[in-house]
Amino acid sequence: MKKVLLEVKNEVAWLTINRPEKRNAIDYDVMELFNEMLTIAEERTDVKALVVTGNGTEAFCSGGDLSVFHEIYTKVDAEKMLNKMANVLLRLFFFPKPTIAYLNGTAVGGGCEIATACDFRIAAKNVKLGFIQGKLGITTGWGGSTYLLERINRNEAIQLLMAAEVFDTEKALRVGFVDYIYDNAELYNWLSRFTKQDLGVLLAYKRRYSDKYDKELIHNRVLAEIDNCSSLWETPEHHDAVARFINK
Ligand SMILES: CC[C@H](C(=O)O)C(=O)SCCNC(=O)CCNC(=O)[C@H](O)C(C)(C)COP(=O)(O)OP(=O)(O)OC[C@H]1O[C@@H](n2cnc3c(N)ncnc32)[C@H](O)[C@@H]1OP(=O)(O)O
Repeated sequence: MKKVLLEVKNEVAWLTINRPEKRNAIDYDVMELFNEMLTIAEERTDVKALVVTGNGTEAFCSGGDLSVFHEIYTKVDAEKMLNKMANVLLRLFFFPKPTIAYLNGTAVGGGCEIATACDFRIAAKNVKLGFIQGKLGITTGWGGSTYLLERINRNEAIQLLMAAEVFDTEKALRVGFVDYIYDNAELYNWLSRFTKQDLGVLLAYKRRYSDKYDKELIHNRVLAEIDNCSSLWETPEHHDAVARFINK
């Protein structure tokens, strides 16, 4: 079964991370397929918006696949992995069509980073969220803190990052991390208000939306984030925390 699925329904491309047995954790295959699906969604003229979601009802995405990435020890090797997914999320952040993270379930760690790279975050009820990287002795490393500081109030953003806590949809709504709490039908109705316009209209407004950002500046901030994360990656605190999860 493919680890990432892409389906176009009602002029909306649904990119689904398809590893429910691992709470939709991200490994190298997912990174490659995610990028390939972005290309398809970008190039298809019958696609007016992109929804990123997770398969199943348990999780949107549980972040990096610890059973794979726990073998990464050095800063140099960590940078290689982090850059791979950071480049995918930078592309998602500047995607030319409206992007929506549909939080169908738990989103933690890099899962929250993927959601933050999307223009909108819409959650199902009772979803748990958390930038929990700090509990593993690292920071975000795929661009998540760079994007979070652009998406919500900076003081709310830095608290979510430093606390590394799991929080609920009510708090996410309150701090502006989640835009709406919708079920599938409500999401479809909300999306249809936009997809009834011509693609050219949506492309033009998304250019205005993205024009706010200096792409080189954002990229440099992501590179600084990767430098922070990869330096912390080498610490015993990080390796011990990951080992505790692997050996749980
Ligand atoms: C730059 C990004 C950064 C990085 O890549 O390093 C990160 O993303 S750091 C954060 C990495 N993610 C985590 O630390 C989350 C770990 N997972 C959990 O905390 C829980 O699994 C949770 C809350 C997501 C779901 O809990 P639940 O009780 O519903 O499920 P289980 O814990 O029993 O997990 C089921 C099954 O999935 C495997 N699993 C879950 N998450 C991961 C993961 N991130 N990597 C690898 N495998 C994962 C878990 O081991 C279980 O497998 P099983 O074989 O059934 O034991």
